[in-house]
Amino acid sequence: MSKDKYDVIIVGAGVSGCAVAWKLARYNLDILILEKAPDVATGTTKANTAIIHAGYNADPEKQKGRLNKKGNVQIKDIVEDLSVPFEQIGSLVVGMEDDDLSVIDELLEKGKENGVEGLEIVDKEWLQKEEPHLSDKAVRALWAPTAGIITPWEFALALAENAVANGAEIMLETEVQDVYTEDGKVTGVKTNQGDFAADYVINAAGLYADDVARMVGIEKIDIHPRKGEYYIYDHAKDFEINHVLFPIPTKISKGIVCTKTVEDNLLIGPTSDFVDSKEDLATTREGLDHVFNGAKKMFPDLTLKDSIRVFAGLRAADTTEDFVIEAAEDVAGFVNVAGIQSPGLSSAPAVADLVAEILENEGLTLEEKEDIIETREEPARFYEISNEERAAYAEEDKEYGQIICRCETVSLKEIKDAINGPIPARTVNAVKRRTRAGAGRCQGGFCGPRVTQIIADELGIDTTEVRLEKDNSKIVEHKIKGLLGSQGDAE
Ligand SMILES: O=C(CO)COP(=O)(O)O
Repeated sequence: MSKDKYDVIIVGAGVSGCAVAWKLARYNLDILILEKAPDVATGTTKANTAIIHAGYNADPEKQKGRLNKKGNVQIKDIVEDLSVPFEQIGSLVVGMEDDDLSVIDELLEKGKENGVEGLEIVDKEWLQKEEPHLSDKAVRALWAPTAGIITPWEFALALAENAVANGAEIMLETEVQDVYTEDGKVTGVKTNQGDFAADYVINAAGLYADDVARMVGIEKIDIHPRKGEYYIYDHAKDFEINHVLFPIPTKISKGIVCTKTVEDNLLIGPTSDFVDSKEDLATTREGLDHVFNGAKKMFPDLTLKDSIRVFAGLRAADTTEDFVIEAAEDVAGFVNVAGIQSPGLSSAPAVADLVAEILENEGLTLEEKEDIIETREEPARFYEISNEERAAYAEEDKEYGQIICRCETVSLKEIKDAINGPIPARTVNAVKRRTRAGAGRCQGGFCGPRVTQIIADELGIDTTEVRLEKDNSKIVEHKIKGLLGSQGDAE
């Protein structure tokens, strides 16, 4: 049941919007999050390098520089409270024999100015010991022990779930079509699900933040999507990387990164190419070759043998190449959280703090709730526990004993819980993000039809209505007898 009026409406449930909701839900406020996709984290948040950066890359005078280090520090407590997979494995910016090694010293200085702790220049011997597969042309590196890896969509989901636990409302598949103003002040939004009144509107619409800003007449935000292509490897591989490894950065990119993920996959990428369309998520032969060649420079023995998927993400880059987090000058109650590209994931809690500060300056009263829920119950994660632990779960509920995704060992119960969770999974990819069903070597070749059927059964819809992700991404066109199990009658 929606309210007559909200204090704050947040447009967009990527990691920035979810972090703002998480922060604001700690106060006595009526909050509504509006997301046009069927799930949280389906834009830039779901397809990036999944890194919590230390904070030495951006200039101290940029918002990016100021917020990254702060977010990095905050995230360590948040992942504990909200049970988000995170590992502080540290990062290296690696200089090769032919590189301009002075860049490493510049990054060290910038890092110090940004207040990053533990930075150190390491030599070839250190590198060979820590990263045995690394090229012997690697001579010097900047070591940042505070960098880490995270599951980005689970981070966003956990923030949103905690916001909901603390009273925020979220509406998915709800697209903001206009922002209403009266006498130079925000009064609410028009959506495909009706109108909602609010005193404050936060524009965290990612790639579409310029379109939303334009709804109140702001022209200065200009989002140019910049594509990043990636390879991801199976966790069953014979090639281990221990840290996040960056090459010497270029002017607009940190370059081709090689890292492991929290789930122990290997991830290489991204490219950095401006594209025209905000929906262009196609990978290209050229881009993928660039990724692999870049990674090979770092790790000459790397092959594509265990790669299981390629994908692309789009950075929501503003032409200023900085975050644009500010109250609108001419429209009271409208706050932009735009231009959030890397290190947006790392900065998310600091972005949320800044937004709270801006709202307070704009006249919103922030009064802390007395009974804030700080934690999130840890979901069962069969992929990371022992067989003994799995057996104990199955004792408790036999649906834990029914394994649906064999590559990642995901049980029927975990999938049903995801579909019936606090922010319910409605699509095959939403189930994958919450459980890892389909994220393994076969990429859903075996479990995909079963997951589709489970979603249909739980939601009481036909399998032909189940979608992969958003829009009209239906999976099953027609049913033929028996295709998807018991309900697959010919039609
Ligand atoms: O690795 C990245 C972010 O985590 C990519 O960074 P860039 O956007 O600088 O290429």
